[in-house]
Amino acid sequence: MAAARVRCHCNALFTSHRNSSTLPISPTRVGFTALKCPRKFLLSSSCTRNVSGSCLKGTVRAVMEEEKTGAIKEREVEEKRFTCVMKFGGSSVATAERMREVADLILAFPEESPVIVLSAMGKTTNNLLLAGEKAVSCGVSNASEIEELSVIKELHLRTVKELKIDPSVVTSFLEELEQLLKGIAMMKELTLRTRDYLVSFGECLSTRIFAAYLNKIGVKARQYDAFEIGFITTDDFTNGDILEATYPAVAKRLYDDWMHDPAVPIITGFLGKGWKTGAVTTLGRGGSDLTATTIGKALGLQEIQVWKDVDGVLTCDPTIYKRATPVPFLTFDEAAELAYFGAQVLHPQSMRPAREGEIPVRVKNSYNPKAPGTIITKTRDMTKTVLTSIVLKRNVTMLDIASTRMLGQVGFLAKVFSIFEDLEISVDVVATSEVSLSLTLDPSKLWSRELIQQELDHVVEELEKIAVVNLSKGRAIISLIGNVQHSSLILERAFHVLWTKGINVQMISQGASKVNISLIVNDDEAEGCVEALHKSFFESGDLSELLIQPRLGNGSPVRTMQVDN
Ligand SMILES: Nc1ncnc2c1ncn2[C@@H]1O[C@H](COP(=O)(O)OP(=O)(O)O)[C@@H](O)[C@H]1O
Ligand SMILES: N[C@@H](CC(=O)OP(=O)(O)O)C(=O)O
Repeated sequence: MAAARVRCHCNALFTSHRNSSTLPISPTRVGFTALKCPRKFLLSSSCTRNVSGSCLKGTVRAVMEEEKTGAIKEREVEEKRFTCVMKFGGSSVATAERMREVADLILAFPEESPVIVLSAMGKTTNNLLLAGEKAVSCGVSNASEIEELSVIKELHLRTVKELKIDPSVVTSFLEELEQLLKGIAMMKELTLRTRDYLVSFGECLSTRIFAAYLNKIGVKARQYDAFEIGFITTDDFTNGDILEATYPAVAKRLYDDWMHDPAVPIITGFLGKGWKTGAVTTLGRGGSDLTATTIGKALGLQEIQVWKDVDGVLTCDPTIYKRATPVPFLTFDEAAELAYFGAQVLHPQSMRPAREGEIPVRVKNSYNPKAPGTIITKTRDMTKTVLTSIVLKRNVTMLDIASTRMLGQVGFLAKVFSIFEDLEISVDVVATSEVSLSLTLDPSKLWSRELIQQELDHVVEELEKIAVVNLSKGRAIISLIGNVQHSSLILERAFHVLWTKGINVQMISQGASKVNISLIVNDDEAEGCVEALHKSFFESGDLSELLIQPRLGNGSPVRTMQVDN
């Protein structure tokens, strides 16, 4: 076995006793006998390109010097320079203290070369939105006095002070924010485009503070605004969709910069750039998860980590029922259904890039890093799985639509759905019979505003041209995420629980996803239902003992059915 001397990208010299044929080599993988690359500390004096604090894995170039022959061979070692993306949500970076803890957490994984994605600090996004709304009607002279503006200023100035970093990192942004609010006050309007620009201040501020802090403690870091490095979206302000061009653009920019001057990238979550307008867009509330999974796919990383304030994805929303427990494993399909049907813990679109890139997503707790969290992968053993999680989506509107024509009318469903398409209203849950269908409407077509009464009236007006329509507000969707192969057991349990509580289920739907059964109940009864269902499914013995192998004629479970009101 030939001993080899290896230079890492920062030019520190290492000696390896691995055979050179074992390339690609990274300084953290080979068994060095001379210098060990002390990733968390300053490198030796031979290091010409000093990445103080973080000699990150993934060398761009290694120089092999084969001692056996004396010949010097140079080989390009094309290796990934980043291993994972770590996203920290607003709760994880809410204060200076939390930022310090997050920095410690990142440094506690020296074997990783992370790309960091951050959300806005704490409740900053909500405060920006409130400030914007107040600015519309407060008058220019009062705009500087908006309470939420003061809260935002105070939080960010206090944070830079406590972290002992130069306040100029935030002051120009805070001044610009105040000017923007005055502008909104002058115009007396807040367009969706301006709203996105307004909320972008949150992530722009948090990432600048955190990058400055890392640099201060000796970890070379570089701040990026996502809209400047290739996050290209549709021009749907407040709800932009990531476009394909994003992946190569982001990869190129991050790798190019790394080759030129290695530093930990600190990237704004939630933000993008509209491809036609060139203006700042946002990806919908909680969109930083999507930023993280997009980066994971773009760079082909080994893992995507989303760090939250809970021990992973739980059996239900802990704010609804506190005895929720962590779910150790999930599939992308389960996680996507769970997120789509209202579990705030993950952004509804965030699983798509991870699924496409087949990159595992780990949901962890930044307040309790030792907790194993949830690992989300393409497949998992579902044989013993009955129910994984219960999700509640509130404030749902339900429509019962019955055809005015005879049985078997051709194209009835197509006509109904084309009305929704024309009005750009998304439908959540559907159950059909031959001549009628029931469906629920997404309560927040856009994250910023609810489906307003005028729009609902218009939907009903259009539908009434072909059907009898009954609209009911104040409903909730309870989604039972689990293994639909065991639907009879799930339904038997669920209906028994709800019957015991005297609850009338108004619609049920079992989608093609094979992981979700949705029940529609009255909103004011829904929390009690979740609690009772949780007790029955997760707190009264192991349900898998009751499993029988499903005997389904064609191997597929029942599709949809409806329980009439
Ligand atoms: N099934 C669930 N599992 C875990 N958390 C959930 C679930 N449903 C809702 N939540 C809520 O999601 C929150 C975490 O998501 P979020 O606030 O977006 O985190 P972050 O801002 O840190 O990214 C939790 O504090 C919890 O209240
Ligand atoms: N700050 C944005 C984006 C985001 O992802 O936030 P969080 O990770 O804190 O949910 C929001 O509040 O929607």
